[in-house]
Amino acid sequence: MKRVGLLGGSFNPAHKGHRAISLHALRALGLDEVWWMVSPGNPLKDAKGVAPFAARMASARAMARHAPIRPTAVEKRLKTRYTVDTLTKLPRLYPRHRFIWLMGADNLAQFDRWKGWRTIARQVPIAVIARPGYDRDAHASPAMGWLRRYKRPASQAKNWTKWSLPALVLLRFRPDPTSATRLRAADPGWHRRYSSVRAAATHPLP
Ligand SMILES: Nc1ncnc2c1ncn2[C@@H]1O[C@H](COP(=O)(O)OP(=O)(O)OP(=O)(O)O)[C@@H](O)[C@H]1O
Ligand SMILES: O=C(O)c1ccc[n+]([C@@H]2O[C@H](COP(=O)([O-])O)[C@@H](O)[C@H]2O)c1
Repeated sequence: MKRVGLLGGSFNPAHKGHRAISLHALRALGLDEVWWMVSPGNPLKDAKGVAPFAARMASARAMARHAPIRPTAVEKRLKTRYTVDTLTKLPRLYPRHRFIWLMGADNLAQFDRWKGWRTIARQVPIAVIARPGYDRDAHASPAMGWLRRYKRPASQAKNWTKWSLPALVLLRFRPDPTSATRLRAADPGWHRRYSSVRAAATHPLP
C-alpha cells in the first residue's frame, strides 16, 4: 500500500512554497510520495493568464527534482477538472494506493464553492496547510463551519489511513509566503522558458 498526498494546483508556475509544504507534509503524514496534480484548468479561475499546460507541467517537474514529489497529468488522462470527479476515478486506477488531499489555507477559505465539497470530504481525509494571510479566512469559512467537527489532532497525523471520514487535520509548518501570483507579476513571461517542452508526453503516470 502506497501512501500518497495529492496536491492539486494550477502550478502557474510551480514554486518553492509548493515544494516546502510537500516536503513537510511527507514527514508529518508519513507519506511515500506527494503527487502534484497539474490541473488542466481550475474550474473557479479565469483561463486568461494561465500558462499552457506543458509549461506548468515543466515548471512542476523542475521544482520537484530530487524529491519524492511526482508531477502528474492524471486529470488530463481522466478527463476531469472537478476534484470530486478526480477522486471518484483515481482509486479505480490505483486500487493499492491510499490518498489524502492536501491544500493550502487559501483553498479551505473557498472550499464551500467547490463542486460536491462535502462528498470530497467523504472520499479522502483532508490536510490543510497554514498559509500566511489566509488562516483567519480559512477558520471563519463556511466549509470550516462544517468540517470543524471532524478535526483530528496534528499529533496523530500519521494515522490518517485509519481515520473514519470525513477527517480534517490542520498542519502548521514554518509558513511560506511564496505565491504564484507574485511570481507572475515579477516575471510575466516565465512560461516562455518552457515553451519547447512537450511536458505531458514526457511525464508518464506514476
Ligand atoms: N506558500 C504556500 N503555503 C501553503 N500552501 C500553498 C502555498 N503555495 C501554494 N499553496 C497551495 O498549493 C496548492 C496549489 O497552489 P497554486 O498552484 O494555486 O499556487 P498559488 O501560489 O496559490 O497560485 P496563485 O497565486 O496563482 O493562486 C493550493 O492548495 C495552494 O493553497
Ligand atoms: O472541484 C472544484 O470545484 C474545484 C474548484 C477550485 C479548485 N479546485 C482544485 O483545487 C486545486 C487547487 O487549485 P489552484 O488553482 O488554487 O491551484 C486544483 O486541483 C483545482 O482543480 C477544484
